[in-house]
Amino acid sequence: MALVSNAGLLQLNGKASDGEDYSSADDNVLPLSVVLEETPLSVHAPLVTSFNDRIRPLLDAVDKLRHLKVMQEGIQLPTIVVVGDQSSGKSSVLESLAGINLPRGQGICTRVPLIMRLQHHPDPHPELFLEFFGKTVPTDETNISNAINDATNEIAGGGKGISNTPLTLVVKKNGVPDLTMVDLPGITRVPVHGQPDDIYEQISGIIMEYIKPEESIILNVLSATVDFPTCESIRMSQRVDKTGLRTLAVVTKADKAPEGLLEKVTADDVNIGLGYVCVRNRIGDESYEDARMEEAKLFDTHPLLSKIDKSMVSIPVLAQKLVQIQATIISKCLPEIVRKIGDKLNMNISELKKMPKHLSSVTDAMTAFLQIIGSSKESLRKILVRGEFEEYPDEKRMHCTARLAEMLNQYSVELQTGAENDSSEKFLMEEITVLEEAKGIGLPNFLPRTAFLTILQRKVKAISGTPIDFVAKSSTRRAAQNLIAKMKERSTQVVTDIVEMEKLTDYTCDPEYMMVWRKLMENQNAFNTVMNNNYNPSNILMEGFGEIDVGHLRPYPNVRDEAFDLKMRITAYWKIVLKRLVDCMALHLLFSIQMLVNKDMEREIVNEVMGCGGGGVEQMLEESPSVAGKRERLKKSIKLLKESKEVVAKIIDRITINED
Ligand SMILES: Nc1nc2c(ncn2[C@@H]2O[C@H](COP(=O)(O)OP(=O)(O)OP(=O)(O)O)[C@@H](O)[C@H]2O)c(=O)[nH]1
Repeated sequence: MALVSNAGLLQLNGKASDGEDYSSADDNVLPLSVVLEETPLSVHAPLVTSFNDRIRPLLDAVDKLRHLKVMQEGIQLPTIVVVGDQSSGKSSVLESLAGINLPRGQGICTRVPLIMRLQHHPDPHPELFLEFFGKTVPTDETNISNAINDATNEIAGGGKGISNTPLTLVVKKNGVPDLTMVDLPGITRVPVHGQPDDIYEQISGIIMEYIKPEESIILNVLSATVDFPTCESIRMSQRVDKTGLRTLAVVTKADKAPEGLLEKVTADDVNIGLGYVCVRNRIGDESYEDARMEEAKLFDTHPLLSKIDKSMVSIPVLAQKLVQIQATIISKCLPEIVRKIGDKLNMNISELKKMPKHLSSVTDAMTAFLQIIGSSKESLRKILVRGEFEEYPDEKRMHCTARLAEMLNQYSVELQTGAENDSSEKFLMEEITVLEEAKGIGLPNFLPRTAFLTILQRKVKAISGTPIDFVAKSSTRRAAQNLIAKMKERSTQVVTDIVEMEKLTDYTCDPEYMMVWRKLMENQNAFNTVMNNNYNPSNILMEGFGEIDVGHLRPYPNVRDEAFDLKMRITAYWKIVLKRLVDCMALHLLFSIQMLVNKDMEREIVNEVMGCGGGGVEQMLEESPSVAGKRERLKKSIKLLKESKEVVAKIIDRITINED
């Protein structure tokens, strides 16, 4: 009969005394009726019940996720973590649960995290193996202790140092509970001989990493021989689990210190939310069967120990509690794990997609290259030729067709102004001087062509800088710099040629020339009237020139008419020249742009990339180490998460089928 009830005990029907329902599924927990049935409590029953078979698939899924190292992705798994001060009896508890011989003794034995996977199997022959560094090492019950020591030496070195790399021990044995636990190095304050000085920091670092996540259940192994509040492992677990709701205490060595044990576990000074289980492990060379019988006898017959409630003593009770807690925590965590795997996978896939395409062959590189040329040509065509600016809605500088039209207008205005500015001399005086110089033998009313050309050349020269300036100004962003430089050079040449041509010849088939000239010559009568009478006022209003003073021309009666005619011809012709310059410039620019978009750009890029013996293609195949590293990391993580997703998908299918 139970004499004592434990205030903090997690009852096996699933209700903790604090009201927290550890084994029932809350709303977001998978429909796990499989794990919610009451488990019969019998200290003499085999550790395995049908209960094990039902939680086994869930545990297998979590173990597979652990094996895949999904924790590397920041996804925590429900884990029972065994902690305890050095020599508290951790390994002894584990070997009691597993019925195998683990390295035991004084001094530091557990030097790496030992993931212990216990699995019941019907075969009477146990199957044991170790997994570490990606390899599987089979072993047996006789050699397990040595095999663990060898593996530990391989992982953490031959000395007394410790390592964070876990070692997995799989024990498939008839009668063991389906349990996975992680045994961690025992906490020691003072380094023993051969241990590094910072051994405490190293061990506590590893322990904290394992017990911190909310998904961890802390199995705190306490020796009955010590005062619980002084235990380092209690201090540590209290730091991460203040309320103690995820801490279960196992009190070892009950046989060694029975006095006051009942009071210690009843008082619960150290706030253990999941309760206490007192045990007596194997001593010396006892067999497991003998050890269990001795334990049962001890708690049944010992005058002090027998007073402790039976739900708080013995290894079988511990096994059942752990199995139930494990089922509860797994059912509680699994939906969140499924969600996190999905979220993380989607995030990584979209991040990988955002990365620039990896070019692994010359064909890939060439295809990408042609695509780049194609799309840049299309972009240029849009902004330079078609005036479609949707790629740069707010960048006025990129609205090239509009900017070009503006520039051509400005150019035309500048040409006009440039031409007008040079007429600083008095009316007709320049013409008269030129005509004087061009005098030859010939009929007087034949206007010498040389005079016309001289004036024309002067005028062209005066504005010749303007078209070249204009070419220098017109450039487009984003197109390759040297291409623009070449285009400018070519345009400057063309413009210079046009100006030179205008200087050399005086030709137009434009009827406007004659029309304008005639119109201007209509002023001649009024001009002559003023000229022929010295008493007339010397001011005259002439169409195209405004009001001008012509008094200074009176001393030149012979050449005056000729000069007048020359001036009117030049004026009419100059209009044609300016128009021609603007038109030519516009045509040339549009032509250059078409050439740039359709031919030059492509040729220039090909030259750039294929130059130096085609090394450009190889360069395109090379990725910077940081990009390549990131891509590799993402790919690895996606592979891992996909595999993890498959693992959880299978288990959810299975549960759903079972539920149906
Ligand atoms: N009498 C008795 N001795 C025990 C009991 N449990 C453990 N021991 C002994 O206590 C010593 C330490 O036990 P271990 O299981 O090696 O302790 P540990 O915590 O794993 O040790 P480390 O891994 O070194 O931290 C061993 O000599 C065990 O035989 C028990 O219930 N009763």
